[in-house]
Amino acid sequence: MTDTRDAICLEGLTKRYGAFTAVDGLSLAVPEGEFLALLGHNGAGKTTLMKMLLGLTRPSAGQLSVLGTQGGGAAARRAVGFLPENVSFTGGSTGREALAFYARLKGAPKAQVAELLEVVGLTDAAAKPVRTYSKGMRQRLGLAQALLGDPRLLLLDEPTTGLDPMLRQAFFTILKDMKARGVTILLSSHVLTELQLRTDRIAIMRGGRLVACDTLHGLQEAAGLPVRIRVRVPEGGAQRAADRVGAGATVLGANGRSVELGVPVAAKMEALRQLSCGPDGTVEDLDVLPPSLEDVYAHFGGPAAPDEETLS
Ligand SMILES: Nc1ncnc2c1ncn2[C@@H]1O[C@H](COP(=O)(O)OP(=O)(O)OP(=O)(O)O)[C@@H](O)[C@H]1O
Repeated sequence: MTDTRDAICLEGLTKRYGAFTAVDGLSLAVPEGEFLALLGHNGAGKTTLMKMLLGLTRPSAGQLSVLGTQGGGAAARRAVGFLPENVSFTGGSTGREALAFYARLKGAPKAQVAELLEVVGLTDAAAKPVRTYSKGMRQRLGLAQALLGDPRLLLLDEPTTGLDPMLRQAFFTILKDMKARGVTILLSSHVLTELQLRTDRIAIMRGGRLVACDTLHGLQEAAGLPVRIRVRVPEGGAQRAADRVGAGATVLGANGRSVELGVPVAAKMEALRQLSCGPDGTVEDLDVLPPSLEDVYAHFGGPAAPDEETLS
């Protein structure tokens, strides 16, 4: 089942806790070098999936291969960097000592400690006790820990929760650099706005199942959500503009000088042609508003129904 170019390959992967199914028949291939976002409501099964990829919990059924190793063996695990949802470091140690500890555990070169402290912007704070670090500093130290040993696969469980916008940006800049080096990234998040322009594909879990996995454009098409086109028209011209677009367009709202049309994604270009080729003055200005990741997520990934939560 494994394609050597897939960093992760899952077939029917399932995890049950007693009668409760946390991950339910999940099949997915993640090519090497891909940046995949993993979305899902609280309890959707994202962390459980990561734990199975790390070999921290055994699947109840199905198959998984990580970096070409069936079952995610020890060799594969050494090539995986993991940033857990709640990072904790032992109390008294400094940032440098904590990272050096993990470097020894992972068998990573000692020189990487200073290098990675620099990458995550903690060089100046390296001698301070971790217990004095802010949440953002701890997250950055956690990322440095995940990057030790030059991993080929990064698993990041809600890594940006609680980070301010500047830190988030810095975080994604580091990830962009990792991706440029061919590292595969699987990142779970609830912060949808930060993902839509940064990831290659988006996987959505709901009640333990994978309900969608595609590019944002593919998800937009699959969801069949309309593109909104906001058109500014001369006084009283709203209906004329709507009529130009014709069949398939829905008038979502209108007043004397503007009209908002809902148009299927596939009909967008034709609608824009129709709107822009009218006589002068029919359309003064327009904005195209594609369905956002929030819209797409609301379509696919709403909370699981109670009966889905209890299926075994
Ligand atoms: N050890 C366990 N024993 C029993 N149930 C568990 C165990 N670990 C997880 N679960 C359940 O499995 C489901 C999936 O949990 P998981 O932590 O994978 O969700 P998640 O998608 O990561 O959620 P969140 O976004 O809140 O972090 C939840 O209903 C959780 O209560």
